[in-house]
Amino acid sequence: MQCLSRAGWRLYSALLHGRAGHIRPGNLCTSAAAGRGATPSGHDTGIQVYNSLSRKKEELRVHSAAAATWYSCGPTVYDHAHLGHACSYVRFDIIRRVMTQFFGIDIVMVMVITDIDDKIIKRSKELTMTPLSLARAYEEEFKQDMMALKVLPPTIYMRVTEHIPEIISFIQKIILNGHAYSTSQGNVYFDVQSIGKRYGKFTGTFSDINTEPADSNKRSPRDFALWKSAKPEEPFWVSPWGKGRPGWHIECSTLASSVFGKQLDIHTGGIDLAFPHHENEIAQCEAYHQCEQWGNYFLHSGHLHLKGNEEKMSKSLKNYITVKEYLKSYSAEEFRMFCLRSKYKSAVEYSKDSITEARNTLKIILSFIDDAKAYLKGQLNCQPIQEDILWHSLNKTKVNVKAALADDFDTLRAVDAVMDLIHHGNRQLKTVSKEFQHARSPLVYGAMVNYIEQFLEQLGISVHQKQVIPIVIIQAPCSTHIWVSFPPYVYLSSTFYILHVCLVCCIK
Ligand SMILES: Nc1ncnc2c1ncn2[C@@H]1O[C@H](COP(=O)(O)OP(=O)(O)OP(=O)(O)O)[C@@H](O)[C@H]1O
Ligand SMILES: [Zn+2]
Repeated sequence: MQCLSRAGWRLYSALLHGRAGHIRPGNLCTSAAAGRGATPSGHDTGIQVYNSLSRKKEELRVHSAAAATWYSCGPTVYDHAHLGHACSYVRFDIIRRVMTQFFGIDIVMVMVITDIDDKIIKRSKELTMTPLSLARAYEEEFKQDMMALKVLPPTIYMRVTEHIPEIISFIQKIILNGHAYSTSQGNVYFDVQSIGKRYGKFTGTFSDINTEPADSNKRSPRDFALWKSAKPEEPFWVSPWGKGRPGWHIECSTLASSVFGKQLDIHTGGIDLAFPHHENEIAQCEAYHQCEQWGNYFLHSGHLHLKGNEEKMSKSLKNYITVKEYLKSYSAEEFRMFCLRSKYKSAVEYSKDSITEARNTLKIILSFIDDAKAYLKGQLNCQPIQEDILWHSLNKTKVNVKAALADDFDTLRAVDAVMDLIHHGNRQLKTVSKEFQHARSPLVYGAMVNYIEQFLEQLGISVHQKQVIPIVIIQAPCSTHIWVSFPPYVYLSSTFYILHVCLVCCIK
């Protein structure tokens, strides 16, 4: 994947996210205005979403009311998952949960694992492993890391190497439709010129960037590889064009189409994937399906980078913190709060300060929940509560949270609304002397706790988790008689051991 400087990404991101008003018109090429064609029809989800295709916020309409289709580009598995990946996948996990939990939209999600690629081959040589065993090891690690971060798995994962025949057929049809050609070197290229101004949906500024290695038989520098002939000692599959392997972009087009056909509601990935990867995916799919518009909504998440670092966190730049390293010092909940406290499209700086801020936000929320529960139990004695203020604040928060989430998944605004509710709640939870008992208002505090806990749970932050203590049952040596568990339980290093005692043996 090509690397642009942060200034480059800012410009690119501004172009894609419709904030390019300050950019001189001369910087935009004509094809950049091509954007996308038809506004999708179908079931209105009630959500406004920023679509990179149209470069504006629009109603999110999905093809079927029964379930939305979502294709997510997965990782290229040749190294550890880092916080950049975590940020992209946690942000989209939050969006997925918002859609299902707050708006009742079922989602069928497909994610492809790129398990064959130049970088995988290079790394496997360095480590003297086969490319496939390297890829399997890092794929497993990626899945475990995502699980540790509470990212819901997609409905299905698909591996590129398990679908090579479909990819070959897909390429053949694109050639047949007149949009690709093979060369004497055994490569197949997409003929960008054959689709005219339809190429350049995401950006024109970078449309001349070409990362493909030179091939003297390539018709135009903009053409990109669908099939790459194998170099000596590289893994290969036999194809009509000789021994080789698929290019990166064709994997996603083929596998997304093999599940969802020519209609896709949502497509996601980090902003670096918009061009050329998503541009090329679209070109291939529309050339294959001969359709006007394959994917309706492209959502791109902003980059995570380390404070003071110009570049995005990346495997190839070796400027990363792995998910495992991160989890030694902080929790999955804290990272999720870190993500919630920014808009998914924005670039975000990771630093000790920014993750500590997320930790503190969570502490404030949990401490309010503890205090409100103590109040409910009668352990906190306060002045009479002005209930009407709290009921009003709670109802307003519910409305504001839903409105914020419906507005391009504005989690930052939603969290602010909840923090405002907590602020109101805390103002009245002031302990007074125990002797004098005031009238109590458990209902309103109970309702606030319910709402806040539900809000967090729906976004993937488990409030109850810290109370879960592993329990180990130890059995005494008797196996013939009836056993009863016997308090007091033994508590050792955050584990409860329940002693089971046999009454018959005890009496004897
Ligand atoms: N620093 C980052 N911030 C946000 N998203 C990221 C970051 N790095 C990678 N991603 C996203 O994670 C997904 C998987 O990316 P990929 O496996 O290509 O990782 P990478 O670290 O960028 O790799 P490479 O260094 O080889 O370019 C993509 O959607 C990508 O946009
Ligand atoms: Zn992809």
